[in-house]
Amino acid sequence: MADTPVLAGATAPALPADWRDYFALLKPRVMTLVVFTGLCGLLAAPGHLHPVLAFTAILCIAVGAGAAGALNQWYEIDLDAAMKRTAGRPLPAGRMDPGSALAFGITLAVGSVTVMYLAVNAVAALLLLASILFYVFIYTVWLKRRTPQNIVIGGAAGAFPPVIGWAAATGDVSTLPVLLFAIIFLWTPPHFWALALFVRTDYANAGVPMLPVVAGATETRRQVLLYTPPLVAASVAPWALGLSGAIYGVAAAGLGAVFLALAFAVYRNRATDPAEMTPEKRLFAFSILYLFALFAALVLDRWVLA
Ligand code: HEM
Ligand SMILES: CC(C)=CCC/C(C)=C/CC/C(C)=C/COP(=O)(O)OP(=O)(O)O
Repeated sequence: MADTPVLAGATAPALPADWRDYFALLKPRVMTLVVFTGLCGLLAAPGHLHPVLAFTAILCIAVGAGAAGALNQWYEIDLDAAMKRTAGRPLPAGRMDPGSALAFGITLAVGSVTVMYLAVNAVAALLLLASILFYVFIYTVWLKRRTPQNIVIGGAAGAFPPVIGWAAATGDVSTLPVLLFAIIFLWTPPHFWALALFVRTDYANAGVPMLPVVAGATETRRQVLLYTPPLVAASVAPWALGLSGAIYGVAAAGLGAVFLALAFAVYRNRATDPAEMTPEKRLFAFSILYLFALFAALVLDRWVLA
């Protein structure tokens, strides 16, 4: 314990951390949607995967994504300590020593990819490995502290899960999973920038060059709106290309219309005080519902109309 760094602002008493801290390291709330989109990718795929293998594949996605979250937090103790939203996490709060978090993240990453390879298939394992590496190295280590485009490029990591789910079921990747990737890829900027607008001071304090910090609120609101039509187009594309049916098509069009309306309200908002950023808060909350509902519709469509 002697070499355990004592972090500034630490209020919690002693190490070692308990299981709740290890669980928090997996970013479980964000990962629910990652796992859900992975599951939908798997369920939307043609053919049939044995339920035990399907469960294993989803577990590997959950654990791999959690591992990436743990490694992200190990690397970002300084940033997390500087932001109100994240200062209470196990590492910046001093409840866990960084070495344990690193070992935990690496073990889960290696474990999840290995099990995916041995139990499911090599394509799914490779994609899982690529997404973990992408999130940790491309997003966290390389881009996050350098450019406001960090979440556009780095955010691609979060678009992999439905492709991994699909690959787990089929052993390959075709047009529909590529469209699912595109949907999440185009969804990430409005999802995150809506939030970043009302937690801007947190990022500014930590010196992270998120778009509202670097380019200001007006430009960020414009960018949020700009990403929305391509997002809606990508969302409707599976139906337009005949890769999914009417249930999905109607859901995609309806959800897209609401997303557009909310993004437009964000674009028109001129407030600088987070207390007046209701449109941004609404869009952020709806973004999560949007993805849940869209992917649920895809599966419903495939199973109801099958
Ligand atoms: C680089 C891309 C992304 C960034 C920077 C980002 C950032 C954030 C942040 C800062 C929050 C606030 C709350 C928290 O930390 O728990 C959040 C919430 C959330 N994000 Fe993202 N996000 C990204 C991509 C994604 C992706 C790809 C998904 C899933 C497909 C996702 C799902 C969620 C969910 C479900 C929440 C709500 C969690 C809760 O209920 O607290 N995010 N995101
Ligand atoms: C299968 C696999 C590896 C999937 C990866 C999933 C993934 C990349 C999700 C991205 C969502 C996420 C946790 C963003 C947080 O960004 P941040 O780390 O900047 O947020 P913070 O400020 O809360 O730390």
